[in-house]
Amino acid sequence: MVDSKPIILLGGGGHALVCLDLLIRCKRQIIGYVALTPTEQMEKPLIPFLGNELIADAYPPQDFELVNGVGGAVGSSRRQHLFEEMKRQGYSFATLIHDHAIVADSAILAEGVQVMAGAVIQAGALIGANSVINTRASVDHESWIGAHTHVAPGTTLCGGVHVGNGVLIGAGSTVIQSISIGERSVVGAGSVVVRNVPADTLVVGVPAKERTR
Ligand SMILES: CC(=O)SCCNC(=O)CCNC(=O)[C@H](O)C(C)(C)COP(=O)(O)OP(=O)(O)OC[C@H]1O[C@@H](n2cnc3c(N)ncnc32)[C@H](O)[C@@H]1OP(=O)(O)O
Repeated sequence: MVDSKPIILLGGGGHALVCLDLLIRCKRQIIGYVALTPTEQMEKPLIPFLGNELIADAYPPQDFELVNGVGGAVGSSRRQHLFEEMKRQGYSFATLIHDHAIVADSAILAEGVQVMAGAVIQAGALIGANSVINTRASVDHESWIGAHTHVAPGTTLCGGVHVGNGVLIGAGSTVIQSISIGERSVVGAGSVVVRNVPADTLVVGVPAKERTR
């Protein structure tokens, strides 16, 4: 979409690098990145470093779109806080879909959702703001994913799964059909979730069981 607003990338680490590739594939104009310090990851594609904060006078909210390049790590709400703070300042976030992802026409993606390479989002799915559907993850029919949730690489969510806000579904896990996962919970990598998971709970294993954090 060459006629859309130029992009400023927030963050300079691994997730930002993946977002950068996504932006290039989406043919978006990239102004530069904002991070605490210049990073190695951004040297090779040579993206301009804009400083450690976004100056609204130089980059007014109405003229630019943002991309959240901070990853959704376990136990960190940095990604969510950044999104909320920049929204408060009047900025909007680009919703990005990799050209090798498959998204059903009837799926709905909210602002700032990032759908990475090889991901599949099926009919009737709903993905909340600022969530990441990472590499090769699949979200099946009529599943609802909350805001600020990270569906990590290789994860399979079967039909009608409901996931709250701020959840991490760890890499390679499977959630069987019609399961609910409460907000801020974590599903450990490689788990198979066969029972509902309450909010603020860590589950791991096959079948997934609660573990104290
Ligand atoms: C592109 C990207 O990189 S996206 C990144 C995606 N990342 C992920 O999906 C990672 C998800 N995180 C995990 O799975 C983590 O291991 C967590 C959150 C489940 C647990 O992390 P921690 O609390 O630090 O656990 P820690 O490593 O100390 O291990 C504690 C115990 O749990 C076990 N354990 C840890 N993770 C798992 C897991 N996924 N399944 C089963 N057991 C596990 C460990 O073997 C250890 O057992 P032990 O005490 O018998 O030795």
